[in-house]
Amino acid sequence: MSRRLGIIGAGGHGKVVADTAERAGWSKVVFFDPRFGLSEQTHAHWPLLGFPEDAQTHECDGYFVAIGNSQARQQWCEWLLDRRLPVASVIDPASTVSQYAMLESGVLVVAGAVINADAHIAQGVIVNTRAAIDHDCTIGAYSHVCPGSALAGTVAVGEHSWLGIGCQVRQGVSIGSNVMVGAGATVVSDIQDGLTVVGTPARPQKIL
Ligand SMILES: CC(=O)SCCNC(=O)CCNC(=O)[C@H](O)C(C)(C)COP(=O)(O)OP(=O)(O)OC[C@H]1O[C@@H](n2cnc3c(N)ncnc32)[C@H](O)[C@@H]1OP(=O)(O)O
Repeated sequence: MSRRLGIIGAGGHGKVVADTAERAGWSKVVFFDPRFGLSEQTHAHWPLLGFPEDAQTHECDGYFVAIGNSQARQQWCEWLLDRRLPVASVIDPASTVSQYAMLESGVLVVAGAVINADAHIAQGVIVNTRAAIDHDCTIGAYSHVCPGSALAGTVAVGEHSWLGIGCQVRQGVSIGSNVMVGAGATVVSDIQDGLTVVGTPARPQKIL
């Protein structure tokens, strides 16, 4: 059966989503992008059909927002949902997602990622390449768990947070909303909303 996925956001992240979607069984992928017509913005492998607003006139079986900026990701997800267009999750068959984990719509799970039992992944979250989210973790809407990050059991992450590439988080820790965890950081205690933390153990980044 032919299944067509419409992706909003034709940047580098969009390529990863398209490639993952094809492995996950979507037979056709098309793109929409705010830069349509303004530049040479195009992908070698997939057609770019128009602006994001055009998505509703090009019928697709599912839609996905592939924009790294979490505010823009939320804005376009809500735009799709307001129009009752189906927002899909895209899960690489080479990832491992527990049958006891709960994933909301618009979630991306990239190859090599592992999501264990009773984890809850909210809308629009990115679980990137080889990220590991262990049992009972909760990841708030539009957060991004970057490649190679490892979250031990029962870690809570708020909305719109960014867990940088290769970071590690101790079990039971709570990370707030709009937090940036720097690349390679080791988080061993709770982090308040809005902070940027770096290093091992992770500490707030000095403001110069
Ligand atoms: C598929 C993908 O590509 S997914 C994307 C994955 N990318 C990431 O995860 C990137 C995460 N981002 C980072 O780690 C960033 O460096 C941030 C957000 C922590 C800081 O960014 P900026 O505010 O631009 O910091 P900037 O680069 O100016 O560095 C400021 C200082 O912090 C230090 N610093 C920056 N990042 C880190 C880090 N991750 N760990 C330790 N120190 C750091 C710098 O060395 C510098 O120190 P100095 O003042 O003594 O020279």
